[in-house]
Amino acid sequence: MVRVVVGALVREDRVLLGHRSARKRAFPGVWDLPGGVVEDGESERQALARELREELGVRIASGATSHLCRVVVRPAGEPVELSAWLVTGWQGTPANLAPDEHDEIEWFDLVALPPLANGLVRRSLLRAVRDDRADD
Ligand SMILES: Nc1nc2c([nH]c(=O)n2[C@H]2C[C@H](O)[C@@H](COP(=O)(O)OP(=O)(O)OP(=O)(O)O)O2)c(=O)[nH]1
Repeated sequence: MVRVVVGALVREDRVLLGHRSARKRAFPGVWDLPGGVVEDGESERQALARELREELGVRIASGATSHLCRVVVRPAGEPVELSAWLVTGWQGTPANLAPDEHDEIEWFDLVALPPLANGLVRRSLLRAVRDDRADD
């Protein structure tokens, strides 16, 4: 099965989303989390680090990821395993380096999150951030 890994960069109650370009086969014009396909021989964390470097130009800080959820989706008939991660530390300022993927990227307040390509990912993200605040 194709495996896709996506990452939610979260800082100061805001999350970075990408707006899927009109050319995408699945979910054109919808907000999503940056990410992409896990390549052969890669771990999920390695794929996440590579995708965020390629798409945003950021380097994930060590120990700054935690897993959010895993879900099987069928955007075009064939099943895809989507795995979402929370990323709370990184080096570099995110820039939209892959305009074919996202026609824009934007920071959103977590309290005003738009619908995402996947509802479970959205709910897991909001729950994780809420639980994290409760720990403070
Ligand atoms: N990147 C990303 N993909 C998502 C999210 N939610 C979700 O269901 N997906 C699905 C859509 C795609 O079927 C698959 C991978 O999307 P992708 O856009 O990164 O990969 P791709 O280039 O092969 O996609 P495509 O052009 O064929 O639509 O995961 C999300 O939040 N981010």
